[in-house]
Amino acid sequence: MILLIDVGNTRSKWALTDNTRGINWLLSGYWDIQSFNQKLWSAQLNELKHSVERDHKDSIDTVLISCVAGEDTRGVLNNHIKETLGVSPELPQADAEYQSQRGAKLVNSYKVAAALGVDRWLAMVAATELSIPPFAVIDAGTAITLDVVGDNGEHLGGHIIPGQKLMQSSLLKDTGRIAWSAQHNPDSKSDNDWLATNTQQAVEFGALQASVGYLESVIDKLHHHMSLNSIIMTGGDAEQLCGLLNRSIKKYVKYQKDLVLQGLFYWYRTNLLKKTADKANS
Ligand SMILES: Nc1ncnc2c1ncn2[C@@H]1O[C@H](COP(=O)(O)OP(=O)(O)O)[C@@H](O)[C@H]1O
Ligand SMILES: CC(C)(COP(=O)(O)O)[C@@H](O)C(=O)NCCC(=O)O
Ligand SMILES: [K+]
Repeated sequence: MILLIDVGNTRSKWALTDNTRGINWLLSGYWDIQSFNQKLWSAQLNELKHSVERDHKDSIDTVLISCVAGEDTRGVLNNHIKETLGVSPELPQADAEYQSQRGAKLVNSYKVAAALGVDRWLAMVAATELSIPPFAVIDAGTAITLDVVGDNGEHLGGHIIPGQKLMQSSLLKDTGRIAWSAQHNPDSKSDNDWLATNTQQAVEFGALQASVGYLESVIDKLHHHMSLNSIIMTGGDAEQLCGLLNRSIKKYVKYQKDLVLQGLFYWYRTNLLKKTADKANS
């Protein structure tokens, strides 16, 4: 059984599959990363281990992790999975190049390939398997990232902007009065859902509007520059943001629930096939 985990800066999304033929999750879910501690992870991993043994008469023998949390978390995670499941996890980084099963190429534009967030890379890997370039990938999580891939699979580049929570927390942290006002006027609700008459919602609605404005303008700009085949959106805030886009922009955007986990699956399958072919040729 293969366990795939996507450790973001807010949550860890996971999925279990028993084969490499195609995307077919047997179980999937998420854990809160803010409460990252050995005990909690032990409990969750043990629960997963037992349900695989009990319900599927199988065991977890392969663990793959996409991790953009800090180096310490990578190390702790590595040791912890080894202890709990008895498996050494694989934690890929962004590669210089990827080739899809159809032979389509994806080429990293960063001089130092591994400096590109592995979640961004894996989301593009999945998009390379699922669609034909040129395409764009938007991941609305802790940060909102945009990545654009040209005709020949070349990564043309992208953006990183703060996501909903980060926009709001930076205002609370770096101003003198916002936190105070938010605390001292807590129960008043605004009459509508986009213009606020209290601090808390002024910050919340502002962050949403900023993200929607960014997405509409960047998608519009992309369409002026190139004729994209698809724009794929993923991440914890993607559905909400998609729903707020104006209709002429929304029609271009496809939502995919767990693009990074899908990318991790394709990355693993491609590397497994390569290893098997190399072995056969040696
Ligand atoms: N059950 C949930 N727990 C936490 N965040 C959630 C949940 N459902 C939706 N979200 C939204 O998803 C965002 C995190 O998205 P996600 O893609 O998981 O981020 P990351 O990959 O950076 O950890 C949060 O900022 C929050 O607004
Ligand atoms: C941009 C990110 C913080 C996004 O992380 P997330 O929102 O998924 O938690 C992550 O992809 C990252 O740390 N990237 C490294 C820098 C880069 O991609 O240029
Ligand atoms: K993201």
